[in-house]
Parts: sequence; C-alpha cells; structure tokens
Amino acid sequence: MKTIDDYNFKNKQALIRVDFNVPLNDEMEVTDANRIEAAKPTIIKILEDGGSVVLMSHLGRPKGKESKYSLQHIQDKVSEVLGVSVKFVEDCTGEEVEKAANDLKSGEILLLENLRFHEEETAGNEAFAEKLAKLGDIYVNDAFGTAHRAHASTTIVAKFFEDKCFGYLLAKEIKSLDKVLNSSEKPVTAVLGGAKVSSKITVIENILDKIDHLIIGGGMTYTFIKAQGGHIGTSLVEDDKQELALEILKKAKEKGVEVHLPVDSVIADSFSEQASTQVESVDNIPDGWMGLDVGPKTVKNFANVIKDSKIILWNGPLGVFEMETFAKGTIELGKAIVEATENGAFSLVGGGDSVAAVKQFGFADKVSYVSTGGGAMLEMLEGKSLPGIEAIKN
Ligand SMILES: Nc1ncnc2c1ncn2[C@@H]1O[C@H](COP(=O)(O)OP(=O)(O)O)[C@@H](O)[C@H]1O
Ligand SMILES: O=C(OP(=O)(O)O)[C@H](O)COP(=O)(O)O
Repeated sequence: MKTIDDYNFKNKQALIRVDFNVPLNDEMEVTDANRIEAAKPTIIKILEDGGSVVLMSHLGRPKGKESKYSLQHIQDKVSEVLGVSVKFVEDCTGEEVEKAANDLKSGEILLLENLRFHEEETAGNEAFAEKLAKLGDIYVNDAFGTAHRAHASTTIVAKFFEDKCFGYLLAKEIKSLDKVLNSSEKPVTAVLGGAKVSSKITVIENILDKIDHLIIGGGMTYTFIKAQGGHIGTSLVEDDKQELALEILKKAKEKGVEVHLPVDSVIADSFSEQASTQVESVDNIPDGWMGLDVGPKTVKNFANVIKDSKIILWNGPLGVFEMETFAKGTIELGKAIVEATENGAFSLVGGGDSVAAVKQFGFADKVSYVSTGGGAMLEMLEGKSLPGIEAIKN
C-alpha cells in the first residue's frame, strides 16, 4: 500500500482529494471540523517536505452551482485548522485555476471550488478528470468518506498519474477496519444497531465469518423478535425481512457466532420525547406501544459481552438517541466500550448516526478509532472493494 511516506514532496505539487463534506449552520459556519482535522497530518507532511498542495473536495449534493454549497464557506476554517493561510479559486478546472495552481510556491495551499458544481465529477467523466490532473505532480487520495464513489476526482483522475498514493487518513481507515475484520485476537464483537435490518443485512452476512459475538439493538431488533413469534406492538418492523432474520440467526449458529438480542425494551405510547414510557419484556410489547430503546437487563447483558471482548466494532445506535428519554441504552453501551478500550480492547466506531452519538456523549476520544466515513465504511464491511482505493492500488 503506497502512502505519502513513500514520497518526498520537495518542489512537488500534490493534488489531494479530501472529503471536506462538513456540516454548515445557517450562517455558513462549519459546525464540525473533524474531517478537516483528520486530513491535516497528510497536508502538513507534504508542506514540511517542501511541497505545495492543491485541495479538492465536494460539499453536499448541489444541483449545479448553488452558492450555499461553495467551498469558499470553509476557506477560513481550513486555514485555522491547518495553521496556514489557504488560497481559494472560484472553480476547479480551466485557465484561471491552472494559473493559480502553477503560481503556487512551496509551503502554499490552494483550495478549489466544489467539484460537484460540474456534473462531470459524479459522472466520472474522463476529460474532466484529465483537466484536474493538470493541477499536480502527485495524486494523493485522503478522502475515505467518498472512497465508495467512482467519481472523476476520487477514482478516474488516478489513471492520469504515474505517481499516486494514499494519504495518512485513508491508510489509517483501511488499517483500522482490517484490524477488526482480520484480527488474530479474540473474541471479536460486532454491535449492530440503527433503524432497519434491510440496511445492515449485507454487513451482517459478510461479517459472520469474522466475529465471535453479534450484538443486535436499535429498531432492527423487532423484526428478529417478531420473526421468533414475539409481540412487538407498533415497534419498527420490516415484515418482508422476517424470513431473512431467521436465516441470519441460523447461519450465525452454524458458524458458531453467539447472537445477543435485547431481552427488554423501553417502550413508549408514541414516537415522542413526551410519551409515557415503561420497561417491558422485548417480546411482550402491548398494542399501541413501541420499543424505542433497550432496557436495563439488556444493557447489563451487552456490557458483559463487551467487557470480555478484545476487538469491538460498533455501527448503529441502540435506541432513538436523538431523544434524551431513549438515549440511555446507547450511552451505556458507549461507556462499556470505553471501559473495554481502557482495558486494552481495540474499538472502532463507524456510521453517520453512531459517530454523531459518540461525539454527542463525549466518547469520541476514548475509543480506539472513529471512522470519518459512513457509507464508505458500511460498503467495506459488506466486503465490497471501494473504487477510490482500487484506483490507487492498480
Ligand atoms: N428502536 C428504534 N426505533 C426506531 N428507530 C430507531 C430505534 N433505535 C434506533 N433508531 C434510529 O436509528 C437511526 C440510526 O440508524 P442508522 O442510520 O442505521 O445508523 P448509522 O448511521 O450509525 O449506520 C437513528 O436515527 C435512531 O433514532
Ligand atoms: O458524507 C459523506 O458520506 P456519509 O454521510 O456516508 O459519511 C461523503 O462525503 C460522501 O457524500 P455522498 O454520499 O454525497 O457521495
């Protein structure tokens, strides 16, 4: 795996694909700079070598040139995080851009305008990729969050470079996931929560060969419970996935994977913070009530499994953590994972909502690794090869 450590960037210009798709508030201020901070080591190494840097990214999913998606909004934040003043150019291809790129001196950084202002980006257009390729001597991909997209700047552009490599972030993401999926240490525990079985089916099927324990929580619990004949009231359920749920349980048994399902739930009489709530056995939920979090017995059971695990993968909250009333299961699981990590386990958290949860509850610095990619990580867990990664390898 070629990384930026294989190159000396002295008097070289790096064209780096970063994922600066960061959240902005109504004042167009960056509310979470994690993805910018995560790309910093790569950029700094290149500058310290004596090179210059052209940064390219998308922001959101604009339809044409929508000013609210301009990367100019993040220019100051990028300068602040990197500790270097960053120049900005109002397009990502064309004469003016090429001139700005040619004028860059060692130690300088140029940020391009949103790649997705051109539809050729998502279309993976070769001519567009070739134009981007004019902007640097070495192509560096450090955009893990976008590595599952076969877009011009993430994948196609690589073919126009003799010299190309992974940035530190992308390399670290690959290594962390590899540590979870191909570990010699045991037991390996995967916690899968979130809303639906259907969005995690392929993940479950792919990881059954690689884990010892599977903890299931969140909304998808109830499809499993109903499939086994339990009463789930009005809890979230995918009726057409019941067969599949039983099949998964059977497969897990055949492969020697212990599956841990919730035994109790915090149930509510409406999907609301103000709902009446009580704790009930997971398979005995009355009509008109729905399970919105795991109950205290379940929390204890899950924490016991986590305590003895050496490798832990967490994707998907255990309840509707966005509402304080139903956040306890997710918080307690987070605490158990932090404790296991302090005792030497390796823990990886990934997925948009799971990452939001660990940040919100203050666990982000206390687990071993928090992935910067949601969809990209799920695709890796599904066993797919990501085009952005393949393009550098080949
Ligand atoms: N019991 C439940 N009923 C309904 N929704 C739930 C339940 N438990 C969790 N959720 C919801 O699942 C969503 C997260 O699911 P998902 O997108 O699969 O996670 P991730 O982004 O981490 O992969 C959250 O919005 C959460 O409120
Ligand atoms: O935020 C991103 O994905 P994620 O929400 O799955 O982590 C990436 O920047 C990819 O964005 P896209 O899903 O619009 O291609």
